[in-house]
Amino acid sequence: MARNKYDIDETLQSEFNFSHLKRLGSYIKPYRKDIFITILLLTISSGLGMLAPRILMVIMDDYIPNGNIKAIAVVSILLLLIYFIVSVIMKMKITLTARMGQNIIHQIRSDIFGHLQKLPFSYYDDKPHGKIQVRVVNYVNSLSDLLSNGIVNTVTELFSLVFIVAFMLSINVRLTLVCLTGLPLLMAVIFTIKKKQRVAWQRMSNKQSNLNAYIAESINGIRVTQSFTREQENIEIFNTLSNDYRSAWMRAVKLNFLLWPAINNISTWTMAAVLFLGITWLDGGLEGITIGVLVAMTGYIGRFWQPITTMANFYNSLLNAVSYLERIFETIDEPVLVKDAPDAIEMPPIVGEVKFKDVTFSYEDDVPVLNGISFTAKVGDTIAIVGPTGAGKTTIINLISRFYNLDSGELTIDGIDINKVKIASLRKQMGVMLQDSFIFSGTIMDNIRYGNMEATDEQVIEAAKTVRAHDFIVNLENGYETEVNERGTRLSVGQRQLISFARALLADPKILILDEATSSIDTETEILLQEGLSRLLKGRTSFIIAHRLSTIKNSTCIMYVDKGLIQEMGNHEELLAKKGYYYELYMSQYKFLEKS
Ligand SMILES: Nc1ncnc2c1ncn2[C@@H]1O[C@H](COP(=O)(O)OP(=O)(O)OP(=O)(O)O)[C@@H](O)[C@H]1O
Repeated sequence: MARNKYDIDETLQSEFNFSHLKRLGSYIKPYRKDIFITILLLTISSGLGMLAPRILMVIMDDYIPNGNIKAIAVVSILLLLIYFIVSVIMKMKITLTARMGQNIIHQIRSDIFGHLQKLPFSYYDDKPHGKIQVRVVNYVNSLSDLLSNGIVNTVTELFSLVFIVAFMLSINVRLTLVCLTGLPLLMAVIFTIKKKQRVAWQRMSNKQSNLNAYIAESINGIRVTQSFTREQENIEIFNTLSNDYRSAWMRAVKLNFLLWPAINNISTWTMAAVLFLGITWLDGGLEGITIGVLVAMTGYIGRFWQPITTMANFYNSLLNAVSYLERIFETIDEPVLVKDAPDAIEMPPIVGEVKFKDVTFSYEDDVPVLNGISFTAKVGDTIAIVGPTGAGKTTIINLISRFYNLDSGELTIDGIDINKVKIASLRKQMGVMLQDSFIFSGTIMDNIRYGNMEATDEQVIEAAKTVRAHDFIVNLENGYETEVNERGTRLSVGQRQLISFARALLADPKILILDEATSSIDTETEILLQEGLSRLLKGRTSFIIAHRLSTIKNSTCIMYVDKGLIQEMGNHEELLAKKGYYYELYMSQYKFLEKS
């Protein structure tokens, strides 16, 4: 997938894609009983409503001229009853359709979110997170009206239209035909603006997505923005994107609103034509044309255009929905590139031997990042990975958890190819501490327990004590019950890392991965942590990426990685004696520390 950015529109699909609507139909299918009941109720209500002009015709042509007061009273009560039944049905319809619409939306949203949970890192590498979020929240919401009211109203209005035309035909065929001449005109208008409307809705959804992506990016980067006083530039970028969205929205809405004037005009012309011809024919004494017929016909013509307007609205919502559905289904269909093989087995309890055999890997085609990595970490080994920035250190450890697929080569744990085991069974047995120790919103206790949901409070506290996190936690206002916000901004970076240490310890993994995990801990904390860390590492195979070499001096093996290859390998003393890359690195840090 091509990498996307907040100011790059996602590609527009050129053709109206019916398959999306068909697929939406599969979400609607379970509610067909509700839809049927609602449509039936609405059809009854609309049929009852249709009787009014007809009753009026009888009153005008028969009861009033004959002074039949009793009949007028009976019919008036009948009308009242009809309107009461109609209002009860309307209330039932609102409840049924709202429930159905929200249920469908919930289902689509949960499918899209469920799928997002399975998508590999590579998907998130290529897409601004705001553009993903807008799909789950806004796009799905935008289907709400279509699902709750659109479908039911349109089908009902279609029935109404049939009723209306039937009533009109029963009153006067000629005048009905005059009224129907407006329809081809309307079709011509719809056909002319159809494509423009669809493209306009698609563009609008793209601009909305761009704006969302930028908002998410700006919020995430607000600290950097304020540090570099880039607020004004950000506001300008935001205004440009917001303006694009506004213009796209205005264009879509303008095209949308073209239909109403068209319908209004056509309905006025047909009404004028019916009245003109009707009065002319009445004057000429044409059989079947009376004042009552003209009054009833004008009543029906007024109603005739109502369902047409509803259907035109539905059509607009449909075009709008298709532009959203495209994105929603694209996400649900996004291939899960890192997934279990069909015959994948459960990873047996890990002992801890990790073997890379000539592993090559690239994030992007033709840009190799690892060029043939081979090494073996024996059970309980602590392997430190060092090297210049961008050398491929994080990539190596990401492959152990199978966050990406290898291009070639083999990676085995306890002799089992990791491609052949279920990913969840593999990751469950690993402890990973990434560069940014992620803190979730909730209490400190919850955050540590994330490593093992079954752990008791005592076990959580024990883990925190082991990694020396306990002292700072008990000093917080509510101790372990202190609420922290998402990303843990109220904690220092070092404190966040200590929490993630405790979390990893609680998970009790056989393989432990620490990416830069100790880089932000001050010297005092680091000394405290060394003891905890050595307990954490005991009996586990560990991989540590640390720029601060003091942390890894005691590792079983240190690998110096550069240009996607292991350039040197050995323990601290061996590598120093070799006077190669590691020696240079160590000496430069040592000199730097001496100077400072
Ligand atoms: N998601 C990604 N998509 C494309 N390229 C990537 C991605 N992540 C890393 N790279 C590239 O792969 C190379 C290795 O990156 P990696 O993160 O493994 O380096 P590193 O040795 O861990 O660096 P550092 O010490 O700075 O963390 C770099 O050139 C980097 O630009």
